[in-house]
Amino acid sequence: MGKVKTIKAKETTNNGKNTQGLPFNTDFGQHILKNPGIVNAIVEKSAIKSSDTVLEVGPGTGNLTVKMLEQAKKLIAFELDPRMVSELKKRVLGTPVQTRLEVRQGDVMKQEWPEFDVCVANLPYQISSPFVFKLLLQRPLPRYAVLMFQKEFAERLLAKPGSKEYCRLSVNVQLLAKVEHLMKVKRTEFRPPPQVDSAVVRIAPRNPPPPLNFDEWEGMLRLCFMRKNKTILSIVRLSNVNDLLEENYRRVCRMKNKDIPEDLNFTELIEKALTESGFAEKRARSMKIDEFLQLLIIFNRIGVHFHV
Ligand SMILES: C[S@@+](CC[C@H](N)C(=O)[O-])C[C@H]1O[C@@H](n2cnc3c(N)ncnc32)[C@H](O)[C@@H]1O
Repeated sequence: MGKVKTIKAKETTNNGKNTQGLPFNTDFGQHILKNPGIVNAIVEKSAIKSSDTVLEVGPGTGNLTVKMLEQAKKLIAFELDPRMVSELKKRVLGTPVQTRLEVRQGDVMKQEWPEFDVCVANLPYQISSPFVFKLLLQRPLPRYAVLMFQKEFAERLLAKPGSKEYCRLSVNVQLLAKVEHLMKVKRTEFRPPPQVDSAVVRIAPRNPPPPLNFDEWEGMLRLCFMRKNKTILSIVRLSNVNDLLEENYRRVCRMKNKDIPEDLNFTELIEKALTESGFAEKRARSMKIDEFLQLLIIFNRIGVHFHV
């Protein structure tokens, strides 16, 4: 069972009636933004146009929702908790914006998403990573998303090569989108306060997305970041990596009816390509996205594949 906290939350006032006593379930990531200044700043930075359909995730009691409804043509909100769904519906009942709001009850990760222009959400932190990837795989692509994340997660999204937060997530997201930091939000701005600070980030998908075989890309990145401080050469020399890549190489040759030289020295083939291209001594922790893209081309050119 989830932890249920009964709170006294004047800040969640709905049309003058406060929701004192509505129990918030922190296992659902229910940390409600209590500072109207922050709510307004998020809505302002979201720059919603009057022609926009907005997707909101986890509207909770609707503090962000009612502000966005003043600006959007339509707002579709996914909310897991049925109590919050009825709270929100009550809040807009009889107001001029009521018809612009559609609330869908359920887990946003298990639903098919409608088409939308902009996504704005104070996300439940436990879904951050899968949510970002679902967003970037959504078609048609939205213009952008303005999302609140745990501060450390936001730092990984924004991390640049060479920083300690730089990881596979940074590379993948920055390949597919332009990521921008909008503001920090202290834990004390929420009720109940979470154990961590937060940050609001704008993610604008690159449209069109880069033409790339993502399975191959992801396979190579996993390998490079297996030990992000080690050189690429030392990673491919690991016997399990070397064996796997050679197995893939042989399989692709068979699929393409390409002869495999009897005296093939696979280790030599791969090491020569890495040394000649200058990648042998590079380390994932400081490689730029362009370098990863180049590395994939080099591997593929000599017949080395990561997803067969
Ligand atoms: C951090 S609160 C945000 C509440 C409100 N938007 C605000 O800013 O004050 C997260 C909300 O997401 C809802 N939620 C949690 N997991 C969800 C999921 N998988 N799908 C949809 N909503 C979810 C929670 O019930 C909660 O209302």
